[in-house]
Amino acid sequence: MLRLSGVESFYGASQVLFGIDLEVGAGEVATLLGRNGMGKTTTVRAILGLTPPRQGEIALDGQRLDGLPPYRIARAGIGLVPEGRHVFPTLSVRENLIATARGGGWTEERVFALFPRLSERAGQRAGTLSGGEQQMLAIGRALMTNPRLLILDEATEGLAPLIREEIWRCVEALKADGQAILLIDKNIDALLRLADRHHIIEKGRIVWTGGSAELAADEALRHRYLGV
Ligand SMILES: Nc1ncnc2c1ncn2[C@@H]1O[C@H](COP(=O)(O)OP(=O)(O)OP(=O)(O)O)[C@@H](O)[C@H]1O
Repeated sequence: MLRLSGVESFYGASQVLFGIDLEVGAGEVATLLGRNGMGKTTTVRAILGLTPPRQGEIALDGQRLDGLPPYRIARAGIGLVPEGRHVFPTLSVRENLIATARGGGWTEERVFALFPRLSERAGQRAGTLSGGEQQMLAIGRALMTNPRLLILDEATEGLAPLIREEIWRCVEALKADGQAILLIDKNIDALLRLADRHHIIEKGRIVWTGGSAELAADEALRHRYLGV
């Protein structure tokens, strides 16, 4: 489904990604793990065409994405829930969902079924929602674009444990539904439970790829690259 090979990206003259190989299979939940500043967000920006790769390839279901402008990449089927939420604060919950809607299986009703809290607040201005509710709305809004691949960048950061669990339940439901997802998050225990495939990034390079059982069993690896 999504495949990055040898992706190198720069901010001006400063190289940040040194050959990223990453894969998310159809219906798979994959992760990108690593400490702060290792290049996770830059990898997401490379996928979206915001920090376009100077080397390497990015393909979605065989279609090359690298070199396309960001709006074409989004339209090709990449949905992003960015770090820090970014819902439209003066629009209502319902208006936020409608704003990004594009024909497909996801409707307002389905998003409300996934997050009943949002349905109770459908007419409320998004800026007045709690942080957790805004995050649910950000996920709902990304789903309304009917993405082939959904990317969650630090979706549970700063959320209370109960709300975090609710986000993980949503990811689980989406996975059961066959949605391909790329997760970036610090909650390794949840990721071990949910994900099929993990990638560890260190200073702009993927240094390890494997499944949850291998990662769970390798304490030295987790300690070395993730500090946990
Ligand atoms: N706009 C920018 N200009 C120059 N360098 C940048 C820019 N954004 C990030 N960097 C640098 O690129 C490197 C990778 O940053 P990136 O944000 O991708 O890391 P990250 O793994 O997502 O970390 P975090 O979890 O802290 O967000 C860091 O060394 C960072 O300082």
